[in-house]
Parts: sequence; C-alpha cells; structure tokens
Amino acid sequence: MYTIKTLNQISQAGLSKLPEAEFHIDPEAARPEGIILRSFDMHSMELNDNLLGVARAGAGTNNIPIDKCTEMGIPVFNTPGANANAVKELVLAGLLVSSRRIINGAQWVQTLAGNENVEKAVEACKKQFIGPEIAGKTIGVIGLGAIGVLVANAALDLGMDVIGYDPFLTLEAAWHLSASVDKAETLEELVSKSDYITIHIPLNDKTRNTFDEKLFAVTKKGARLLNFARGGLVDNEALKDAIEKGIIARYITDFPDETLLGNENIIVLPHLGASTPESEENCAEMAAVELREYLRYGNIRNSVNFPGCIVPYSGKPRIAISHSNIVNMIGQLGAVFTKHHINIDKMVNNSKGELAYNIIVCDNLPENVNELVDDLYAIHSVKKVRVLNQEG
Ligand SMILES: NC(=O)c1ccc[n+]([C@@H]2O[C@H](COP(=O)([O-])OP(=O)(O)OC[C@H]3O[C@@H](n4cnc5c(N)ncnc54)[C@H](O)[C@@H]3O)[C@@H](O)[C@H]2O)c1
Ligand SMILES: O=C(O)CC[C@@H](O)C(=O)O
Repeated sequence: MYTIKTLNQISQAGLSKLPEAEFHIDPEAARPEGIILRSFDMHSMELNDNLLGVARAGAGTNNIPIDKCTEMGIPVFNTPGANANAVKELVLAGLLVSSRRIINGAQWVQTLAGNENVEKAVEACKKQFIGPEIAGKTIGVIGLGAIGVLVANAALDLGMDVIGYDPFLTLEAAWHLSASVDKAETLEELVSKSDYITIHIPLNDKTRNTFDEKLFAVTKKGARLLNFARGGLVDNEALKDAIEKGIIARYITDFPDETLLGNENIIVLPHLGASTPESEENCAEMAAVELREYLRYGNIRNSVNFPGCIVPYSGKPRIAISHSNIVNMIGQLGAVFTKHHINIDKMVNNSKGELAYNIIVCDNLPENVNELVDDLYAIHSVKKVRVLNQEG
C-alpha cells in the first residue's frame, strides 16, 4: 500500500485513478511515498526519506525543489499540455481586456447605481473607455510550447500578425504551429515590433526577470503586456517605470503581488489560468496516472528531472535504479546481478543530463533481496533502488 499526500485540492477524476486497494490518499500524511500537488510551494518543506515520487497537476514546476528531488532519486512529474486550452482561452480574454477598457467600463457603470439618468451618463462618459481593435496589430508570443502555440494560432484567426520567439522550439510544437507565424531571432526584435506581447515560458534561474529595465528600453512604445506564465518573469519595479514612461500601456497578469495593486493600467487576476473543470480534471488524471505507473512499475513518463523510461509489465519482477550518469555504471550493476545469480530478462538504461535511470526485468530474484539492495546501494553514485515484485 502506498500513501499519497495531496498538498492542494485535487480533482476526484484524478484521485479515482488510484485504486483504494493499492493507494491510500491522506492530505495529512507525515511520511507519504507519493505527493500530488498544484501550486503549493514545496521549497520550505522537509522531504521524508521514503518519498518516491512527486506529481504536479499542471505545467510549471517552479514550486518544487527539483534539484533536491533529483539528488534524492525522486522523479518529479508534470502534465504537459493538460491545461493549455484553459490558459489559451484566458489569454484571449486578457488580450481583449488589455485593449478595450472592458473591466474599467463595467466597474464605472456600477457606480451609477441610484442615478436616474443612466443612459445619458453613459453616452456622455463612454469615451473615456475607448480602446483599439486587435485585428491587424502585431502580437509577439514568447515561448512556443503547449500554450504559446495555441495562443499564436488563435491570434492569427483573430486577424493579428504573429511573431514568435523560442530558441528551444520542439519538433512537436513546430508541427502544430501555423506557418504564418513569423520568427523573431531575438527577444529584443520581438518586443520592438509587437503591439501586444504575451509570455509563455517557464520560470527558472535563466528566465527570472526576463522583462527588466533593459528589455523595456527596447520595447515598442504603448505595447500591452500579458503574463499568464509566472510573476517572477517580470521585474515589477521596472514594469511600473515602463508604464509611467508610456512604454507599456497596460499589463495583464495572472500573478497577484501587493506592489501591483491600485494601478489602473495593471489588471491582476487571481491565478485563474488553469481554473476550469476540464483542465483541473485533465491535469489531475494525468498526474495520478504518471505517479501510479511509477509506483507500480517504475515506468517514467513526463518527468522534468528523470529520463522517460517505459517497460510494459510482463509479470516478472523488476528493479528500478537511478544513479549519476557516469562511466562504468552498467558494468558495476551487472557485477552485482551476477554475484546474486540473477538472470536479466530485459534492461533499459536511459539518461537525462547528469542522471541515469534503469528498469531491469529479472527472471528470478535472490532469496535475500535486502542483501542485493545493500550491494546496489554500495555502488558509489547510486541514488535509489526499488525492487518491484508484483507477485508480492
Ligand atoms: N496561469 C496559469 O495558471 C498557468 C497554467 C499553465 C502554465 N502556466 C505557465 O506557463 C508556462 C508555459 O506552459 P506550457 O504548458 O506552454 O509549457 P511548455 O513547456 O509546453 O512550453 C514552454 C516553452 O517555453 C520555451 N522556452 C523556455 N525558455 C525560453 C526562453 N528563455 N525564451 C523563449 N522560449 C523559452 C520552451 O522551449 C517551450 O517551448 C509554464 O511553465 C507555467 O509557468 C501558467
Ligand atoms: O494549478 C493551478 O491552478 C495552476 C497551474 C498552472 O500555474 C501551471 O503551471 O500549470
């Protein structure tokens, strides 16, 4: 039985993928083998030494201590694309809100409560809420992954010219991206040409404060900036300065911060990008299945720190081993298997950066499995060993 701790509210559609006979869901668990979460910040959390896997029901993993997990041999999973449509739809709403003063206008109309001549007041004052159309304007999309591609293609459908910037564009994304999207060679080129800019990149040490004083200095005057990716991608002080200078006409973000409140050109939403029933279910189901397959079989799909590794279950026991990606590991592992007279039926060894992961399907297991496990851990740089003997 595996104990799974939920750190946020997780859709029942996902939790139902974890059968009660094998998985015990407990939000209060002190020593869970698995964690499922959404945006909960795990950085200050102590990680129990029996923790095996962490599944993020969502795309961004900046709330998870990835390096620490890797060091402890814990794969972190996410759910690529599962909430992309929900975010795309909110970005389109943000695009229109950034252009037409819909929110300010609607709020102002409410102030007319009790006014006997609402129609007259409206016609006299509506000019203060005028805003440009988006058709024929240029939008720059930064990051052409699951969300960026959907936003870029939808913007074309709305009659906009689209420029994209993504130096790490995947083949999969390229297949889905319309050929009418122009490529910017640099971020500076994109921001200097765009009337609207939308950010769809992960937050990490390389992307933090991407929008800083220097980038705003070369941004087209009067641009509207949309940030449905992460607050930390924009330096808020530089942003407010850019608004004062008229470089940024309006900023729409999904990431509230006290310093952004009270400015009529900044519209802040309460992190609503993925808050649709459809996306909450998609993400929860995908996360739960990823964690389930890893706990049961050691199979890895959609991990941000471990290589993908899938060996269909054949009824034979298997041993999953993670270790540093260095020379002579296979030789050393093989010697331990030979010592314990284990015949290997199948072995898959995949690597990602500095980490390697193996699933070794065995024809037999030795009587003293603990001794085998101790010998494997004795190999320098082995991080985690799991014996998965489905027959019990
Ligand atoms: N508002 C929300 O609720 C919400 C929901 C989902 C995702 N997000 C955020 O949006 C981000 C993107 O989500 P996604 O599903 O599209 O992820 P994704 O991994 O599919 O796409 C990210 C893209 O960014 C590109 N990229 C990385 N670094 C870059 C850089 N420096 N410059 C340009 N491109 C760069 C990658 O090559 C990739 O194509 C997530 O990391 C998350 O932080 C927010
Ligand atoms: O879980 C959420 O509500 C937000 C998820 C979103 O920020 C993501 O990165 O996928």
